[in-house]
Amino acid sequence: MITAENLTKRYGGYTAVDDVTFEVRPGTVTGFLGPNGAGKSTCMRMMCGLTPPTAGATTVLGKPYAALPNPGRHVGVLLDASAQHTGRTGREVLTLGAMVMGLDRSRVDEMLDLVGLTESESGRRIGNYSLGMRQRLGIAHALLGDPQVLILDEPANGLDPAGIRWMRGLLRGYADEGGTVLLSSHLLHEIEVVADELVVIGRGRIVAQGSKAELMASSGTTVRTTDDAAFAGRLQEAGLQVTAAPSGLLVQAEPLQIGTLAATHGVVLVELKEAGSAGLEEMFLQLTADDAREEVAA
Ligand SMILES: Nc1ncnc2c1ncn2[C@@H]1O[C@H](COP(=O)(O)OP(=O)(O)OP(=O)(O)O)[C@@H](O)[C@H]1O
Repeated sequence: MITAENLTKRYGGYTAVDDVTFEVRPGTVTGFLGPNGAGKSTCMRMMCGLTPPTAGATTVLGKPYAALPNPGRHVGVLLDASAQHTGRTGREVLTLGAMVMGLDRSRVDEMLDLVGLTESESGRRIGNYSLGMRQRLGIAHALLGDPQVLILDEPANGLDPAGIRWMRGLLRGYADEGGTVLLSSHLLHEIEVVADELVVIGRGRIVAQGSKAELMASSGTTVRTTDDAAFAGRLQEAGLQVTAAPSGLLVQAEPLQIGTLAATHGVVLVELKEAGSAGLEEMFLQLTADDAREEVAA
């Protein structure tokens, strides 16, 4: 279990994390989603005792991270895959980790195998690794101590599609065996397949949280008609919130209500379905619109 309670971080007059409260439960993968600069890494750094909170508290397995004895045996952390000594080989990094945590050296080979780094790759200096190889090494390091909790900041960054699929399988299996996973990303599609729960952050504040199923169910309905512009007017007259979707309209209402309105006005429906992940994406963009760099620049 990971908890954050009223977690706040200010840098001078700037509030990077603002009164954030959420829990990450065992047996689940929680996706921590937000645009660039939203405050995800700062939250995770506070969870791992690397950045002191200005206010609020955070615990891992019931204690502040710093109070955990031999924390690597309990919490696997990957915050920045490139923050490794570039002159060391992958194998050396894992061997050092195993020594510090008091683990059997055989664990190093097991982890290299698990993340798919070959004998020759593990003997190369990290300075010559691709970003994807660094991420794999970072995941191996996080899993080295067989922890119950994983805190991973954008681990899919730099992985190819096969690597992303592999990582999803790994995290799903880990959570299914009772592990607790907090996984950040700025891309919904990267985590929505594997996440059970979602916490959406924008400008340091939580803007939505809940199970993926709940959030998807509340993300509206996609409708396409032979005349979307005219039907959008009818929907708005009925007091419904309507936005343009890539294909048709996204409406904040149940399909039954929209279908009934279409029938009343003699509108021909071409498509009517729960918006699901497309709606979730739209919701994510709207909820975090104030925070997107493009908006700031505009
Ligand atoms: N040490 C620091 N001093 C001042 N400001 C900081 C510091 N660390 C982070 N910030 C600011 O806090 C905000 C949140 O940063 P953070 O790295 O947590 O965002 P993020 O959600 O992880 O973004 P990304 O997806 O781009 O990694 C940013 O505006 C950042 O510039």
